[in-house]
Amino acid sequence: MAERERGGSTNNCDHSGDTEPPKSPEDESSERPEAQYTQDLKSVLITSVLNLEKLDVDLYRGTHHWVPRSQRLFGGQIVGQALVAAAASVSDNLYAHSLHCYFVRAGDPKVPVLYQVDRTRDGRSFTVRSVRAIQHGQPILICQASFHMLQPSPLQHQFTMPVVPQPEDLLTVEELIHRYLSKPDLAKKSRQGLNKLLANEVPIEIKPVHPPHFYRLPAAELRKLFWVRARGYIGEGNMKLHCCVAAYVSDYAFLGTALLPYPNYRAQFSASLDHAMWFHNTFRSDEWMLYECESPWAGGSRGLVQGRLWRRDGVLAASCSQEGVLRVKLVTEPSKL
Ligand SMILES: CC(C)(COP(=O)(O)OP(=O)(O)OC[C@H]1O[C@@H](n2cnc3c(N)ncnc32)[C@H](O)[C@@H]1OP(=O)(O)O)[C@@H](O)C(=O)NCCC(=O)NCCSC(=O)CCCC(=O)O
Repeated sequence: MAERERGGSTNNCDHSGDTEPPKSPEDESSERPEAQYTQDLKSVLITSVLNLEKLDVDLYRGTHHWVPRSQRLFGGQIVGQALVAAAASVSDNLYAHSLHCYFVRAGDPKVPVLYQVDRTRDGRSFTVRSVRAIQHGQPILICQASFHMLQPSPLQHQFTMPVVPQPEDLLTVEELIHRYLSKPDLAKKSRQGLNKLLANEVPIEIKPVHPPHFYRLPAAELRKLFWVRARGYIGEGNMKLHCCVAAYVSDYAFLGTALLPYPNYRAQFSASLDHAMWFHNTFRSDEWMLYECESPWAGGSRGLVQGRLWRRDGVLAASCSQEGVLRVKLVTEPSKL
């Protein structure tokens, strides 16, 4: 992480002094004892990735931690950082309720990203910000984020969370990979691929609900389910920050949902074109959330994916949507991953 020479870091990532929204009883999560958190490292997502450097009023610089094998910047990182920049200019009593983004150019992992915030409107209840993520003088992402003050309403409903095994009863992706690697008959190419996956320092933890096929349901349904959380400790108290982390997390392995029914095809070129999110309830992004991803449509070299992030107590935390370009090639050996 670059030293902060000017300006300091984004206020909303400094979670001392931030006001948190009123808590409902179910917010008092007791999932991971605090004693265990103290043994965890602070999440790199807040110490580095989402800790933007302030260059000027409404102008920030972000750096990278994890870069996918595609060698283009991870879309979730750009969205998460854009939301950090947007949230820095809204008051503490406003919370992100939605964002809509287009990825217009591939992000270059060799240089930082600038985030330029336009204060589009400050309303009485709602406030809108537009953010341009810029590299080499050109936008790589355009994002609009809307913030809302908490307003109670008798209208309240949500879908029901799917019934799945609890994270304690499931293995992490890394544990599953070690299992595969311990198989003596594993092909050399697969071993190399799995070792590459292990070397990936993704700052999030994942527990697929349907191993051993990692994410895929047995009958190649158009749906995958996995538990997900930020690696390391973030802590309670800054809902703005948890939304930014969720934005990061929500793009991970999301678009691949559209490839589930096509085990004989592999993506030759895939990239997310847009990403939208709606935040519904308070949550902690460093606690396990169930990510339910489905793909209602694919065609014309594009695929649509939709996702729901559930708190483990069954409260719907956020919904996501994304369309991506998917150019595939036929392969003889279906992927096991
Ligand atoms: C989407 C594009 C590429 C669209 O730009 P474009 O100029 O219209 O590009 P393009 O014509 O689509 O070319 C791109 C590439 O596709 C090739 N192509 C074009 N048409 C065909 C075809 N019919 N068959 C096979 N290949 C085709 C082109 O030759 C281009 O290839 P090239 O880049 O030159 O090697 C661009 O807007 C862009 O790069 N946007 C940014 C997308 C992005 O970076 N999204 C975020 C990262 S993706 C992500 O994070 C997913 C999660 C990863 C994870 O879960 O692990």
